[in-house]
Amino acid sequence: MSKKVEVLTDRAALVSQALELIISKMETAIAEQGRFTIALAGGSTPKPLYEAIASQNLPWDKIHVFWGDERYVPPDHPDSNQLMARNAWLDRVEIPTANIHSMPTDEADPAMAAAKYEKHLQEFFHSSPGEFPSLDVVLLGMGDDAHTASLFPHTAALKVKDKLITVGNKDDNQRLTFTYPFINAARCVMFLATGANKKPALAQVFAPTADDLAYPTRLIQPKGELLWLLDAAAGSDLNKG
Ligand SMILES: O=C1O[C@H](COP(=O)(O)O)[C@@H](O)[C@H](O)[C@H]1O
Repeated sequence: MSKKVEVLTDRAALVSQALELIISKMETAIAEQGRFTIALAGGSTPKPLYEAIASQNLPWDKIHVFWGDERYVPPDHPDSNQLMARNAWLDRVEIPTANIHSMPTDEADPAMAAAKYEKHLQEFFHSSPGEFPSLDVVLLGMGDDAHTASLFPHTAALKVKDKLITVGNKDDNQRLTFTYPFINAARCVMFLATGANKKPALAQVFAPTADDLAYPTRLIQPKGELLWLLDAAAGSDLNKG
């Protein structure tokens, strides 16, 4: 794993740096593989990045979009991660519908939806059960409780090591989430974190030792690149290890 931490002056600088990095990785992936695969984060932080991506002239037919986590709500629900990404990016560009790989939230049981998305991923990547395919970029945020995707502190999802997708739990609300071994199979994991409220969690995530189950972001140790983009409010004074 190679790890890099960049502290940018503000959110605008962070968005601009994330955009540049994503376009560079996209160009490399398309040159090498003819396509680029990215998993999106939910939450509030990535929205301006999605708007910035939408303003670019990119080879949309070669870009495949997945989600690292999803709230178990219909796709038009205000809490839907898919809805946010569609409004900010996907509905604004000519990306083929078949390239948008949203997480299903219409099964009676979220575990069935998780299994369905896992099967979809295996078909897309031509992988077998037990194999962990590599996305080009997994974009992640981090909550101020150090959760990432929908891997929340002290939840059963943190113990799942044999699947790509599982059911996460936030205050008894179920969600779908990438498992941490699937995230760790990515070629590049890019975290975006802004705001002073993330500082205490970041200190634990970057500490040499701490409880991984209390600070789930610590479990993200990809085989490829790990990039942290922080604004000054989140990243100043951080011991970047
Ligand atoms: O709940 C979520 O929040 C985290 C972090 O969100 P942010 O609002 O602090 O940016 C996000 O990574 C995750 O995808 C989302 O479901």
